[in-house]
Amino acid sequence: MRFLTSGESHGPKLTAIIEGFPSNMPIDKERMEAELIKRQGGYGRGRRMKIEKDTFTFGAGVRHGKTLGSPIMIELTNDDFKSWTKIMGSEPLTPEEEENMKRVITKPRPGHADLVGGIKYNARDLRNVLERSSARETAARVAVGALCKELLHSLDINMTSRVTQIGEIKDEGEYSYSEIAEGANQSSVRMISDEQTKKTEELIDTAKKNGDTIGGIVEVIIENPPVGLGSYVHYDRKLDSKIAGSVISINAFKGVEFGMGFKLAHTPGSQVQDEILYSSEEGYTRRTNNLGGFEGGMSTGMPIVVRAVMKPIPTLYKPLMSVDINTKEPFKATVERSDACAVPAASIVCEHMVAIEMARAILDKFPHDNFEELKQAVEEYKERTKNF
Ligand SMILES: Cc1cc2nc3c(=O)[nH]c(=O)nc-3n(C[C@H](O)[C@H](O)[C@H](O)COP(=O)(O)O)c2cc1C
Ligand SMILES: C=C(O[C@@H]1CC(C(=O)O)=C[C@@H](OP(=O)(O)O)[C@H]1O)C(=O)O
Repeated sequence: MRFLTSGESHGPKLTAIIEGFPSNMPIDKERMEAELIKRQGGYGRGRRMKIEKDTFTFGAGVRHGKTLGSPIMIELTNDDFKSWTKIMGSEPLTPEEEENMKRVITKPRPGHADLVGGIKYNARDLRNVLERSSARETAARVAVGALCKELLHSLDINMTSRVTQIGEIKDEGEYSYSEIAEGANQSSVRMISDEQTKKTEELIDTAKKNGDTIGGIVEVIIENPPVGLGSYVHYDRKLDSKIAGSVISINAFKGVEFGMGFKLAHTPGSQVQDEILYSSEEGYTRRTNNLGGFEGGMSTGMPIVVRAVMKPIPTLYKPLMSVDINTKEPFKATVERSDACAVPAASIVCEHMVAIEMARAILDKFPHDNFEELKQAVEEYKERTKNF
């Protein structure tokens, strides 16, 4: 399975083309759109999310609620484009229009892609860079991920996500899968307890008042993955590494860990390795899940637990110092309308990037011209691995 996205943040549309899905797979479009709405939410988002309504249309590949096996095209409209038709239109500008363009960006924001992108693509209006480097594009990726979640759902593999830390505020509680799935979805910051939600909202308010921004940590959990996805036989077939790469591809994500993650550095092996159990009903399981569902780059069959850190948003309403690329003089960086904290939204993006890698691993492993064939192959494999 492969996919491409296209679209600028304030351009007319975002699109994705996905190739390699089986035919006859049922799709619940409303459930997919609910994921996109979740990505728009979360405390700390800026005004843009009030303008957009992230519904989408299937332009190809789906008929009567089922996939055809042909490339699937998903299209989202940027409602904000109405206010940007001159600035973001595809028609050339007249010399006067060019002269009067008030919104040429020449003061790159530290931490965003503006300066390096400008140098690399020879873009003297840094808008040409920020439009595509904007995380608006993650809406298209969540749409692709939601399609992948439809596939996983049909194979009885479920996943959820939450925020475990924003700024200094951490949620270190022990929760069941369903508590996380419900709790995170009810909270404005996708953390579990009411008390933490309130404290976190205050923290975000304070950052916003100070013209500052905050990052945090998100967690993704997959229940019931088949054992043996990915492979140890070659470095580029390890599924944990593919997931890590996909997570780090999300705008502003800077670190990723599995299971106990960085705590592994100071925990002795006897308290790390997950002891092996067997029962005829469940097959092979583990007493613990410290390694987050991976051994040798392959899924162990235990829940997959991925955590990742998002840096604070680069655009600051109290901007840091930068340099004007025309005059080379020091200047405060450009201020674009911006989020103060997007960690809750990013937890949804992270969940969907992991869904994409999971779906890809399943489609790599099992025959999948049509959904019936795929489902049967997965069920037979699960039965075989249980009795190994
Ligand atoms: C959901 C989400 C929303 C974001 N919103 C903003 C924003 O409003 N303003 C901003 O400057 N950066 C925002 N970012 C982060 C930038 O897109 C990101 O820092 C930038 O593309 C540079 O990439 P890098 O941080 O990975 O180096 C957001 C990221 C995500 C995942
Ligand atoms: C549009 C989205 O996020 C945007 C990501 C973003 C950035 O620089 O990454 C900057 C902001 O864009 P704007 O200036 O249009 O408000 C965010 O709103 C979105 O998540 O759909």
